[in-house]
Amino acid sequence: MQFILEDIAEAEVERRRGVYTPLTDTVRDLVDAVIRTEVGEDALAVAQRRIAEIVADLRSEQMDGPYGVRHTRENTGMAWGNAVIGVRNALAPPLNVEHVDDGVRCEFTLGAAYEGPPGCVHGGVCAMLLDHLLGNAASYESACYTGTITIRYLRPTRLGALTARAWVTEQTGRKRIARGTISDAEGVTCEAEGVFIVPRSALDAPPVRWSAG
Ligand SMILES: CCCCCCCCCCCC(=O)SCCNC(=O)CCNC(=O)[C@H](O)C(C)(C)COP(=O)(O)OP(=O)(O)OC[C@H]1O[C@@H](n2cnc3c(N)ncnc32)[C@H](O)[C@@H]1OP(=O)(O)O
Repeated sequence: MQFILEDIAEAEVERRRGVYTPLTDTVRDLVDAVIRTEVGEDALAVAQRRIAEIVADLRSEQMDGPYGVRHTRENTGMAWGNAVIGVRNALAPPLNVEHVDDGVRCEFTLGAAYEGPPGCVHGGVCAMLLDHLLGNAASYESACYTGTITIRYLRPTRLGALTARAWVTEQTGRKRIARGTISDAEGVTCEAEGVFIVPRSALDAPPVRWSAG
């Protein structure tokens, strides 16, 4: 497991972000459209063929494995395949995480692709988002890995506009305790507490700004 140095200038990071973001947004839109479409079966068959052609075009030049977790010399994070924040990952909501005084926060919208109970966010999705956010809050000096995380679902989280926060409550050596919440307009829907650990191997790694995907 290694982070990868992507030796490019910050302006080039932004240029590439500008190239990939509209593509990923459109694929995200495609996922939502497939879930909610009511067109006839002939139109579905045509759509499937056209999408398969696009997949073949994209596959004509591919990297061997996953994108990896990259960073620039200035330590800007490029976790662009990441399941929660990845700029190139249409499965990511994505979360645009901002640093605040006591930790991290983000506002986001979850649509039909994240449904579990009727009209509500899947519990595993809430857990994934909170895992990432707590880990992000805990990764202020070096990247941390989740050791243990507990989620308490206080009431169903309805699909739609949501806010999440995470902060660190305790640090002992390589171990941090972090807490966090997801809220809708009426207040907190679920909360998490976790133990996050800086692996021995990462102790000398430089701090990386991960918020920007
Ligand atoms: C990505 C880009 C964006 C990055 C932005 C940042 C967000 C990242 C968030 C992503 C979160 C993830 O998905 S991370 C992926 C999911 N997690 C993993 O795959 C982790 C797999 N497990 C491991 O690699 C390892 O077991 C570690 C690193 C967790 C621990 O190994 P270690 O470093 O050898 O730890 P060790 O010396 O034994 O113990 C150190 C201290 O931690 C405690 N400890 C050890 N394991 C655990 C545990 N599972 N739960 C609780 N506590 C534990 C010990 O009791 C000890 O406490 P004491 O005696 O000192 O008190």
